[in-house]
Amino acid sequence: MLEVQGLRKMYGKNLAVDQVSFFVPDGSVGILLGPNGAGKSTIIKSIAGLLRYEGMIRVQGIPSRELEAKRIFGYVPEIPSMFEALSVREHIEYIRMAYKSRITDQEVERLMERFEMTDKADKLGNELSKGMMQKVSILCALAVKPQVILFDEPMVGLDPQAIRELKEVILELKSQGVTVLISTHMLEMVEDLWDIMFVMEKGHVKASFRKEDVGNRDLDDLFFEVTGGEKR
Ligand SMILES: Nc1ncnc2c1ncn2[C@@H]1O[C@H](COP(=O)(O)OP(=O)(O)OP(=O)(O)O)[C@@H](O)[C@H]1O
Repeated sequence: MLEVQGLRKMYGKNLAVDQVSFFVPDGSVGILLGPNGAGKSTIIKSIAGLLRYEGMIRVQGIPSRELEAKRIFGYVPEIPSMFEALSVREHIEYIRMAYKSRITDQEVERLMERFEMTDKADKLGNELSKGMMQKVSILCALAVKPQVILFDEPMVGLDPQAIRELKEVILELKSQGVTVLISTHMLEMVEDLWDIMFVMEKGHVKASFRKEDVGNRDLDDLFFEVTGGEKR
């Protein structure tokens, strides 16, 4: 489970996120949805421990700044960053060791295959395309065997095959009871994945929806109703 309470983040004098609170239960996929600049990445980075913030964030009930919490969550950033001199396989091994992960060799091989990285295993970080870096980033977050996983705009830069695999992986994580939080401004990427949606605008959560309450209503319509924009 992931719990965010009264999160507030200023960049200098700019208030980027103001009094944001939400909860994503075990085995659920939460979506932070909102236009550019709404504050989605700021929330994800705060949860991941990359920013100073006011408020309380708990991962499986543990304050997110504690090592015990960091051990059980995975994070896929919006912009992947690689160790230039480590190969794809070494990136994954590094994470396995650092997190003392329970992932097996077989599971690692299977993930590499699914994301078509087996034949790229020996390529170095600085020899990868942007999409390949994104895949390594995803593989590293999965190698943690996290109980909570954060994805910041995960589909951007991925090819259709990788998008399909990633969606399947997310559904598998969910069925294993993992808590997933995805930030995106692209509704169509998450419509078959989500359980709870938090619609953000200008640093606030303007509305939240649970899938079972929304039924067959068009997600675009809901989004534009909340944000006051017009559907094109
Ligand atoms: N490092 C920073 N320094 C100063 N202001 C920042 C910084 N990062 C983000 N901001 C500001 O904080 C606000 C929220 O930005 P954030 O990146 O969280 O939005 P977002 O919803 O993730 O947007 P996008 O969809 O474009 O990634 C914006 O007004 C942005 O200009």
